[in-house]
Amino acid sequence: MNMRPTELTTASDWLNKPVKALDSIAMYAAEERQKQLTKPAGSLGKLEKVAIRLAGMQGRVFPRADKVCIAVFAADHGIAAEGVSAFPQAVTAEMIRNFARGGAAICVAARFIAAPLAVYNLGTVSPTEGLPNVINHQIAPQTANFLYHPSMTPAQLTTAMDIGRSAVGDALTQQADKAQRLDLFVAGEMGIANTTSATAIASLLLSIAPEKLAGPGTGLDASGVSHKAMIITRAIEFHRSELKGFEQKGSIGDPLIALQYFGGFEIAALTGAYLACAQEGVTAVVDGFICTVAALLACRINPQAADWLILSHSSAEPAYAMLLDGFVSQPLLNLELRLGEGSGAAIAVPLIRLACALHNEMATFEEAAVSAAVSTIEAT
Ligand SMILES: O=C(O)c1ccc[n+]([C@@H]2O[C@H](COP(=O)([O-])O)[C@@H](O)[C@H]2O)c1
Ligand SMILES: Cc1cc2nc[nH]c2cc1C
Repeated sequence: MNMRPTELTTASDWLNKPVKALDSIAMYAAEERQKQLTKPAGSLGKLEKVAIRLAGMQGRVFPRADKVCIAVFAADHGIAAEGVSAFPQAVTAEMIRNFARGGAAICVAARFIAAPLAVYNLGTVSPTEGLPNVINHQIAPQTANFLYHPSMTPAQLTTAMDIGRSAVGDALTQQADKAQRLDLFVAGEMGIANTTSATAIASLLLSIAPEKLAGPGTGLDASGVSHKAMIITRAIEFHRSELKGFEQKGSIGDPLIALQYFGGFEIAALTGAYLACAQEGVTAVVDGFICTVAALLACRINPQAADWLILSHSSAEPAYAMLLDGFVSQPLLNLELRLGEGSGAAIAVPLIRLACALHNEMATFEEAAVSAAVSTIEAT
């Protein structure tokens, strides 16, 4: 028997903790500084906006993006049994071993930006004990197949979200130099079939039919994508009586129910991590499609969480663009990435650092003795 979400939220009281408010004075001062830098106003586009937002998050006019921690959440999915991925389920654990050996894209990106990488295995069919930098939790070998069962029990959902939260705590406490604040938390995921899970959740949150959202993930062909959409449609129909409030646009359904019925352990951990970041006042850099669905869940649980999220890049997964309403800012990059692992978020870090450097180090019109724009030119 499934417990209702109200019992679940009671179990994880921290979900209801308020999100830290942005420092509006620092943000205003950063906005004023941008206007004084030697360039036409707005000409550095999203780089200006990200520096101003970071100023608000960090409570200082001169923000930084030096200290970065990366956490990758990995888990297996029961829905993989329905043939919804181009790759076999064994790849999840195999890639965790690759993360531990330093051979995955996220490992290279982590070294490139000098950020520590922690991998959290929340449950894989093949265990991954004794690997360096891999923290094993093994909630279950995999989620239940959501075509026939809710993916998780309420207790498993609570555990997975708590692990995401504690990963943020780990990142805050593990810093070698405690005096230096954590500037950015990069979260990633690994889980064969997790685009099916994320698409099902997106379908509920956005009230958009699965056939309009399903995409290739790791590389399905057109018939594979149709099969994936059909599986999601059947699963939503199967659980329909438990999915109150998701029937139409502007849905008021409980995001925790969507997560419990269709989520993966790693998606729940990501959702918990984004909420914890917002509560602790840590900027989270959001990766691709799966991470952005988790970020959307976090924002449905607490809309103020959006203040603490930087969307790093537009995933090539076709449904990505449909997730974007409701976020404070739009993705920084479009590199046609669809890898996951937190790779796109880590790739965006040097750009965020550059946005801070431009904001902090450019000369003002006054300092450089450059004439500022005349405020208005009267029409003749
Ligand atoms: O982040 C993305 O935008 C993204 C888009 C497509 C696939 N992925 C990755 O690919 C895996 C899921 O793909 P699939 O086809 O098995 O559902 C999972 O490990 C994700 O990290 C990630
Ligand atoms: C090889 C491989 C690497 C990945 N990294 C994230 N998702 C992935 C999926 C596959 C298949």
